[in-house]
Amino acid sequence: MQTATTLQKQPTPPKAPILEIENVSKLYATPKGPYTVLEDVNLTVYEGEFVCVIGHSGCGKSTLLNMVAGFNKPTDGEVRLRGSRITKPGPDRMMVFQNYALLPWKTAFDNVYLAVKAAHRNKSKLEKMTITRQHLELVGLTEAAHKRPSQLSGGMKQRVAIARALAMRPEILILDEPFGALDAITKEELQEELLQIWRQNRVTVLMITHDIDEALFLADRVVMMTNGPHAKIGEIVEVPFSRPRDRAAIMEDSQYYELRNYALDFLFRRFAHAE
Ligand SMILES: Nc1ncnc2c1ncn2[C@@H]1O[C@H](COP(=O)(O)OP(=O)(O)OP(=O)(O)O)[C@@H](O)[C@H]1O
Repeated sequence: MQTATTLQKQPTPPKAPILEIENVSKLYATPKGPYTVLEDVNLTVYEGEFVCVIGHSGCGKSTLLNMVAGFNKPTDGEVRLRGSRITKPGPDRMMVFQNYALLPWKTAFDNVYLAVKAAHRNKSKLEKMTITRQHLELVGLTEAAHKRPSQLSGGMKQRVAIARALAMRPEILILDEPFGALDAITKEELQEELLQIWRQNRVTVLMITHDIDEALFLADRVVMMTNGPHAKIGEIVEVPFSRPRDRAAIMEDSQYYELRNYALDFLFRRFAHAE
């Protein structure tokens, strides 16, 4: 049984903004005319924060994170990293996808090494190999470094993808439903590892998930989006559990169920999908 102090409200995080999403709208051209996915989205993310974004399928979560990654641009408004407008992808923002996106003909080591080579051009080969090894070790894959993606489990592939992203030393790690394809046990293991990595690397994390429990376990704040078209941020829930987090302790806390029910009510009553 955990004491009340374990679960008390965490101190307010330092408020240095790293990412600003300001009055962002996004229209896609479609054969039926312009389609407004997002309208007037505003969000400030602070250095070192862990922010989860939840919302129904198709509301525009990936569209929003792709604008942070620089893969697409807002139609209106702007996204800024440390005050500079984001116009293209950069090594300061690395993205991890649900489907891993590894090169199938390369080993785990080479998948990470290629990224290290691109990000640390001025380092010697030995240094680059050391960085690669360190990041594989960070995700517990030292023994599997020589294996190709087809020889790895889903969880291991996602570990390689996370190692590869972190090896680029990004300021923001962007995760688009990274654990969506994994079984429940692997998913929980990776959630714990991700929290450890986040703490050790002091990276800011922006993550899409469909899983409210995952969001409440991982995030400092959970951003809940309304349905599209014209989706916006409906509400932001502050997650009060202290860190490091203990899953069992959180699940014994009545606040957890209050927050969970609140999020469920938002998604399945106030902004239920039409179908
Ligand atoms: N390039 C595009 N052109 C036209 N419409 C698009 C384009 N990309 C996305 N859309 C549409 O924009 C809407 C939002 O898509 P997006 O992938 O951002 O949603 P999402 O919330 O991430 O969905 P999911 O949770 O299912 O991944 C969807 O209706 C989608 O069909």
